[in-house]
Amino acid sequence: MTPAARIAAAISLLDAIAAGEPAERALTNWGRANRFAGSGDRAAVRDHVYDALRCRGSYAALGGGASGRGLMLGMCRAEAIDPATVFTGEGHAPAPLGAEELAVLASAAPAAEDLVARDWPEWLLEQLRADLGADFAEVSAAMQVRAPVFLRVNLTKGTLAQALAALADDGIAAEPHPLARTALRVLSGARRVSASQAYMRGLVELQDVASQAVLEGISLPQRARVLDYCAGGGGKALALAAAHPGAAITAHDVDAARMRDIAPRAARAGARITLADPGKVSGLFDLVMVDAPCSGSGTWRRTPEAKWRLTPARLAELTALQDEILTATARHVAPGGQLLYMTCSLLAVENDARVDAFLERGGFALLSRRRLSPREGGDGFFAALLRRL
Ligand SMILES: C[S@@+](CC[C@H](N)C(=O)[O-])C[C@H]1O[C@@H](n2cnc3c(N)ncnc32)[C@H](O)[C@@H]1O
Repeated sequence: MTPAARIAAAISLLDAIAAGEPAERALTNWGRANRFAGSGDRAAVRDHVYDALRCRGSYAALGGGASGRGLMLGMCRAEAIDPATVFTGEGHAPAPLGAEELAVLASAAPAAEDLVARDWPEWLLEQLRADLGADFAEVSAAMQVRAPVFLRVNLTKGTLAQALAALADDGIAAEPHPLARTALRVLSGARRVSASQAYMRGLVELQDVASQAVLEGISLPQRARVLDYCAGGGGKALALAAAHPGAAITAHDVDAARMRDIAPRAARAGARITLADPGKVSGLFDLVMVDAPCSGSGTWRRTPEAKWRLTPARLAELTALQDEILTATARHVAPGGQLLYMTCSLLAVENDARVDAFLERGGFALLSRRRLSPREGGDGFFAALLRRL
């Protein structure tokens, strides 16, 4: 496919997504219907679609509207690609530009700070400005670009150097990242990771560097009892198991189906994680981890559709659920034990505000809080470590 044909494909996909089709499903259906497209074409089309979802507001402002054509025109403008070389109508290229589109191109582009702000949901903008303070502009700009892929090296299976060599054997280049001592940032070959030997042997796992940084700061007694109360696919539990091989880790989730990957992942990693049925946790733990359901605003580079789906009502539901989960888990923390509350959100209402409200209810003291944003390289992430009195 020519670069222009890839853009034409992205235009039709973006229109299907705007009409309500989830992005992943639209891409899968497009791949099935266009079997001639090679892996490079698929990757390029996917990147156009995800870039446009991430930068929907700014591309629409630059391209004169949020239709597929408007967004791709906006992308051309943002990336200084001459639209006349793309919108030619030749072969499989998009149709030539109409008079209205040419007028949009001739008009002055909005100021850079205005463009960056348009890529947040409008109703959240003031909240984000207040929460991010002096970091607002830098974080907003970082959230417009594709997120890097990070791996966590499982130090029970090998060193960083061994992981780098094994990845290189499979054509994957990576480098250590200063935020966490287990972290590798993938430089090329990211799409090959899940089929690589290093991954299949459990030497590396996919995990954002911010989560790794938070978890490596946890200290535990020998043979500590640990509960991962919102375990999902087990990313946090597995990281903890690798750092504390003597710990007895129980994973729990309100939705047991979300934990189905834990057993195969733990088998690959050589870790032992016990699964608890939903609502069937008993006993006391030295550490309870609450990786709470949240807006995911810190990960919107990866999941840009979620950013446009979030509503004030859903955010209010989430904060109520976060309070509920904190209350439910507090009784599982042994006296003197730790409670680690985490979200992948940039919003203070899901982070500091929840922790402050919980502390006010008594029985716990704050040990530390950490706020990470893409400025440090990884996803937006929040963690507060509390101690039961
Ligand atoms: C942020 S995700 C967890 C991600 C996971 N810890 C990881 O590292 O891969 C939040 C999880 O909380 C679970 N959850 C939602 N409500 C819950 C509740 N009331 N009790 C326990 N888990 C809940 C969701 O099913 C979801 O899997």
